[in-house]
Amino acid sequence: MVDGVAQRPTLHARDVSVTYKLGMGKRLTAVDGVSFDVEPGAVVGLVGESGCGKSTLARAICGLEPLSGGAIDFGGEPVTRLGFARRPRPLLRIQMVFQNPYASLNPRRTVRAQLEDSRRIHPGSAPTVAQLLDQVDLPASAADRYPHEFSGGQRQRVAIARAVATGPDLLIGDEPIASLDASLQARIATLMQTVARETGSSLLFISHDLAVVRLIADRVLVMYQGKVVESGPTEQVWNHPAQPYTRRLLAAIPVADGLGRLPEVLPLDG
Ligand SMILES: Nc1ncnc2c1ncn2[C@@H]1O[C@H](COP(=O)(O)OP(=O)(O)OP(=O)(O)O)[C@@H](O)[C@H]1O
Repeated sequence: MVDGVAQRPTLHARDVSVTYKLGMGKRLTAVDGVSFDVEPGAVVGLVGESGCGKSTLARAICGLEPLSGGAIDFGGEPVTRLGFARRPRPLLRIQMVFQNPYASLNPRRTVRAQLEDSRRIHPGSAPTVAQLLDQVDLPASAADRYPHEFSGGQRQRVAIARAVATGPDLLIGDEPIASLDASLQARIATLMQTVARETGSSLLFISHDLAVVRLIADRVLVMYQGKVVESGPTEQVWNHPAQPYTRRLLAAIPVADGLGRLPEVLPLDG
């Protein structure tokens, strides 16, 4: 862990709700009274099936969704809906890595140009472009290429480097491995964890896959129908799930060879 982690901000979410208006007077409560903290340097997994509210919660943390109840603050600064570009300084300290790096990277700009833009936000002395690429295991020559010239996994590495270039205090991965081949998923998840640890950032890693989250997270939150139904140290939730829903999530993970529940997610090389 890097120096100064203890001085980094904590994310506090208290009784957070987000409701969407669906028209015809109907409403959908996508996030329903959720409370949790992400302490400096912590790696927290947020798991749950599709539609349970994970992305809505991630967007709310970034100030991109108005809350219908509760409060989120980051280092004491309330998170409000100001839009990504107009976020106040403390919210620039929260960076998202999205599911689809192709959509989140600018196709018309080189990797170097995109990393340079992010470096300008860094509050201290930002790593160089070459250092950023090295941190995500890409060669320095990647700097002068465009997003379409990379594979999906490589593009996600670029997206991680771009987030890290800003010097974030909190990284959020919103299903960052969901669009990747199974063989790559553990590698990219582990990379995000390593990069967060090396830079002193905390990490909220969102996935529907508890087996991958288990590889990287100290603590896990299990979300079901908008609520956090279970939370605790990852190994405790994995080995002794208290809630029927968590047991169902675990049962849905294929058993590889009788040695454990991890299928294709094990290889970390390459
Ligand atoms: N802008 C929106 N307007 C109306 N309903 C929405 C909106 N965004 C999400 N929802 C609904 O809110 C619920 C939670 O969606 P959300 O995307 O947060 O779930 P999720 O757990 O991230 O799912 P996935 O893993 O498939 O991305 C879903 O029922 C979804 O249809």
